[in-house]
Amino acid sequence: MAHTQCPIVMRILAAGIQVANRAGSIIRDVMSKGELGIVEKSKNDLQTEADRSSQQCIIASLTKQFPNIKIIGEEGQSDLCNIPSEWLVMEQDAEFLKNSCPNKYLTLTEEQFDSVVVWVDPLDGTTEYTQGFLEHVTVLIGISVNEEAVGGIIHQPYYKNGEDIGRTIWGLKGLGVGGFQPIDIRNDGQFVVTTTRSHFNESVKNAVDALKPTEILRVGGAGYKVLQLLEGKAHAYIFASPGCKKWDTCAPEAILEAHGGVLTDVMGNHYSYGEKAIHLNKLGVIATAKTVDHQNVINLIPANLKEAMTGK
Ligand SMILES: Nc1ncnc2c1ncn2[C@@H]1O[C@H](COP(=O)(O)O)[C@@H](O)[C@H]1OP(=O)(O)O
Ligand SMILES: [Mg+2]
Ligand SMILES: [Mg+2]
Ligand SMILES: [Mg+2]
Repeated sequence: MAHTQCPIVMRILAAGIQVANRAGSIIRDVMSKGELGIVEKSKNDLQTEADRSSQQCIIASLTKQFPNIKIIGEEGQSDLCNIPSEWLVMEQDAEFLKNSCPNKYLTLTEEQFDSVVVWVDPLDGTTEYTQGFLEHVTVLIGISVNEEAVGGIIHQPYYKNGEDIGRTIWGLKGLGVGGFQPIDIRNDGQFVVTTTRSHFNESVKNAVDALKPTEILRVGGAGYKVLQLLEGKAHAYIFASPGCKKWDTCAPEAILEAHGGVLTDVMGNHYSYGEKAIHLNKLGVIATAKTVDHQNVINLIPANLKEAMTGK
C-alpha cells in the first residue's frame, strides 16, 4: 500500500521499519552461509558482504519509494541495477502508520523535501559481527529534517524473544518511541558507563575515568550502546574520540531524544545532519539516559581532553 496521504516523515519511518527487517534477515543469511567477504576499508574499519548487501537492500528500496529524498549510506554508492527482486521492499508498516504525525511534520510539502536527509548504517557493529558478538549488531536508519536528527529505526537482527528473532525499535521526536519497553535507570549512587569495545584509546579512557563509573560496559556499535541507555542498563555512553559518523548517530540520537535522553559531542553541542554535513563526528559522542543530567556529564569531561579534540 502506498499510503501517499500520510506525511513524508511518517512514510519514511514506516518504510524503514519494513526494510530494516528485511536487511536484518540478509545479515543473518550471510552469517549462516559463513562467507563474510571481509574487506579492510582502513585500519580498524571492516566491511563484510552483509554490510554491502544490507546497504543495497535499504538504499534500493527507499530510493524506489522516495525518489526525491537524499539518502546517504555508510558503504558509499551501491550498484542498484542488479539486486535480487526479493531485496526490494515496497511495504510500509501499517501498525506504525496508525500513530498520529506530530504537528511539526504535517506541513512538510513536496517542495521542502530537500530539507529531509536519510542516514543509513546498513550494519552497525561490523567488528563485533565478524567476532561473533551478534547481539551488538544493529541496522540504523535515521531521518533528519532541517539538519536535526528527528526520527530513526534501530533494528537488532539477533535479538531473541522466545522463538522469535529480531526486533525493530523506532522513535520520532514529538511522538515517542515504540517496538520495545523503555526502562528509566535510577540514580541510586551507581553510575554505569557504556563505551566502545573495539575502538578504545587513551582519550576514551580518560573521559570514562573522569566520570568515576561504578561499572563499565564495553559493547560494540552506536545503536547497541544507545539501547543500553534506553533499557535502563547504563547512565551514559562515552566515546571521546573521532570515529563515529553521521549514519552511526542519526537514528540513535533521534530515538534517544524522542524518549527524553540527549546525544551530543564532547562540548555538549548537537551534530548537524544536513546533506552537506561532514560525515565524521570529530568531537566524539556523549549520550545520557533520560534520568541523567547531560550538562553535568559534559562538565566532568576534562578540559584538556576537550582542548585536544577541538584544537582550542
Ligand atoms: N575508528 C573507527 N573507524 C570506523 N568506524 C568506527 C570507528 N569508531 C567507531 N566507528 C563506528 O561507530 C560504531 C560504534 O563504535 P564502537 O563500537 O567502537 O563504540 C562502530 O560500530 C563503527 O560503525 P560500523 O560498525 O557501522 O562501521
Ligand atoms: Mg563500518
Ligand atoms: Mg556504524
Ligand atoms: Mg556500519
